[in-house]
Amino acid sequence: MPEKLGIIGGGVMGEALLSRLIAAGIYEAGEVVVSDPAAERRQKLAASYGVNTTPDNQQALNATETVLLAVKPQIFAAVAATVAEVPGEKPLLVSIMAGVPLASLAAAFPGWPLVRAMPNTPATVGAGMTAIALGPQVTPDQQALAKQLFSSVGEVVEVAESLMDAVTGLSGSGPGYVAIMIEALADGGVAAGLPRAIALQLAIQTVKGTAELLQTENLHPAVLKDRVTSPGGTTIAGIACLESLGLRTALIEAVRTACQRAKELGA
Ligand SMILES: NC(=O)C1=CN([C@@H]2O[C@H](COP(=O)(O)OP(=O)(O)OC[C@H]3O[C@@H](n4cnc5c(N)ncnc54)[C@H](O)[C@@H]3O)[C@@H](O)[C@H]2O)C=CC1
Ligand SMILES: O=C(O)[C@@H]1CCC=N1
Repeated sequence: MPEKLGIIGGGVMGEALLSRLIAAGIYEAGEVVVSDPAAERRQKLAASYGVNTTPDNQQALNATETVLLAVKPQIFAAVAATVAEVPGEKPLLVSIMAGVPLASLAAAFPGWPLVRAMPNTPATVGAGMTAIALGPQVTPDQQALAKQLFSSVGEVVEVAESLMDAVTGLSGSGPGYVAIMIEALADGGVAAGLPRAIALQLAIQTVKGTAELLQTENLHPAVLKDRVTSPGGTTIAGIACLESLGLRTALIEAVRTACQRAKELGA
């Protein structure tokens, strides 16, 4: 019997989504097939989640409900060239590839209902942020299904496709920026005399707690910044240092440059 969900590419993101979809009970293990040429990935996913695995992408494409395309954008054309048309009703094809536009997906999978999505790695722990853009063939039921898939790994927003590269530069790549910020904060703590393990704990919880406070109280970041800064105190001294070294500009330029890179990957 054909599986309901096919995943093409069982790497970091394929596994992150797979693990949460199984844990949330959205799919039974036996309803999922993952295709990946790497034998060790297939063995790992079969052993960890009990899903079916195959080196043959066509088998994943034959899934009846949804196909998740989770390969690198650089090999999309090669993957598309090796698969054949699926007879009968087409499943929903959801691509998480950075940069690859709906038009390119439609050229490779003509007539298929298509969703372009950009999740991020915190999906692994159910704290992801995903933006989705819908292709023209997507039915309301498939729109709801796409939202349900990504709701199982965190928050979901729907955006116009023209915004997907910007999403990629911000929330898609953002965990990399935040990880560096946390590492640097911990380095600062070590420079100031803290043991490494304590410095890292302080840095992680400070970033997590600040994000939670902003979200829970729906605070503008500037309001929270003003709350922390005592006149003539420590925080304003630290902020003055960040401003003089250009942290804001560096982050703005990081998002813009990553957005531009997404456009290049999809060209
Ligand atoms: N890592 C991240 O933070 C995010 C990645 N993405 C997107 O997700 C996609 C996958 O990224 P990762 O999971 O990080 O990469 P990855 O390298 O961890 O996973 C890719 C998987 O594809 C497999 N693969 C290679 N050739 C294949 C083929 N011909 N057919 C089927 N599978 C094949 C590889 O063996 C590997 O397991 C990329 O398009 C990326 O842009 C999207 C959001 C976040
Ligand atoms: O670095 C990348 O290209 C992928 C897309 C977003 C996060 N990682």
